[in-house]
Amino acid sequence: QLTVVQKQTQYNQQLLDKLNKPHQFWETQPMPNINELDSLKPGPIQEGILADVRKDPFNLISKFEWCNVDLRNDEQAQQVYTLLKENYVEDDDNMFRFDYSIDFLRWALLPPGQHPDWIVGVKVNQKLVGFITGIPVTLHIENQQTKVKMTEINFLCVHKKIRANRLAPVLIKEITRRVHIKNMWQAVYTAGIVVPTPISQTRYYHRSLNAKKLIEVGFSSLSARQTIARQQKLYKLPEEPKTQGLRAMKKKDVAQVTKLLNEYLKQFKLYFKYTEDEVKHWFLPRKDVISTYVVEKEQGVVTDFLSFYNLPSQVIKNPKHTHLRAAYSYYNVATQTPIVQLMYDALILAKNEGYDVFNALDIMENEKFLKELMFCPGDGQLNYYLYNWKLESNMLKPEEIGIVLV
Ligand SMILES: CNCCCN(C)c1ncc(F)c(N2CC(C(=O)NCc3cnc4ccccn34)C2)n1
Repeated sequence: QLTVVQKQTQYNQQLLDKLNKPHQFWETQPMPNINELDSLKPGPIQEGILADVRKDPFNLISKFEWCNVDLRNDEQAQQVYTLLKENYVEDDDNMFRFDYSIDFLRWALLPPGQHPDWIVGVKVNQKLVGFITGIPVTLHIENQQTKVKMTEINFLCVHKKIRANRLAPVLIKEITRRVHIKNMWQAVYTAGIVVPTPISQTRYYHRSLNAKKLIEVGFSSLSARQTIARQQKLYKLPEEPKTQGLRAMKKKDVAQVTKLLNEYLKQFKLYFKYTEDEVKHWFLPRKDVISTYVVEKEQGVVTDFLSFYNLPSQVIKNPKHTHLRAAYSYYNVATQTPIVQLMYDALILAKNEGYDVFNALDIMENEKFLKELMFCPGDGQLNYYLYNWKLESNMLKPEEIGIVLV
């Protein structure tokens, strides 16, 4: 347990670090900085040389140890769950913190082709205090021809009690080494904060499903002329979806959903190409993790689908509620059904599954339904990053982004 004085000293040190070298770590990384944006040519910023990659893990301060976390093991998965539940991303006012479930983490981090040494933990006396993950992806960048095998980085987390030990940069360097050693030299990741140098800055939008609860937990607030009853009436939804043939996705839909999705994503400047195995993994419904609904017209033809994932937030101090139930828009492909109608049905389905709010970024075609379906812009910005890659265009517009990171 740190004493008050130690905590104060640690905090002062953190402030000093930020003041005199704000991006000390990121300036050392192959990311375009402001004045290189016009001189660097598109493509890899640094050529990777396999022979130069360190074969042994980066050094850790004494008593800290590296470990590969096996999420299939219940005890290890429980340790990851608890570390994130208590120490992962919070909103700026520290009112909410993500509460990713174990089933969700297994979905997000055990896709086909996963590498066991890309689920990286740091332990002190057998207790998990640091975490960072990678999954293998093939990212299509800015046109059909350019596709790059790389890693999607996520879940960087350091226990609150040991921050300012500069552990985060070591976690990043170690997972980078473990990616390099497999002869991969790029990464894609997102963050709510801005560090050098975003390739796109997207924004969260929220659609109220349970107005009363959102006000009670402090997610929404009432202006002078608004009342809870008025808000409930404003956001009221029909009991049942409108679209004929809308039903939960099943295994037999995998082939059609794969074709629909791969065709649809080609219009964007950043997108993944999915095998049927990957569609099985990412889209077949999993209770309290991922919901996918298809529109089946006559003769079993699937023409559209919608999907959203379950990411609850712990409400940190509230007398009445412990959690905010949030559904996040995942991938939605509308080829026959108007996208506004398809997403209106998504709201109805999410409401019926018990969600309080439906979140969506302003990426892909989402702008087409956000206003009409009464989404409100949130305070959360999500920045997209590409590691060791210079784009042709310095920045991408949100509607050019075709990837969702959970
Ligand atoms: C790859 N990983 C990115 C996903 C992590 N995601 C979901 C995320 N990253 C940064 C954000 F800004 C954010 N926001 C959702 C919006 C929102 O709901 N804001 C209020 C709120 C409720 N609960 C929380 C928990 C943490 C932060 C804000 N929270 C803002 N979401």
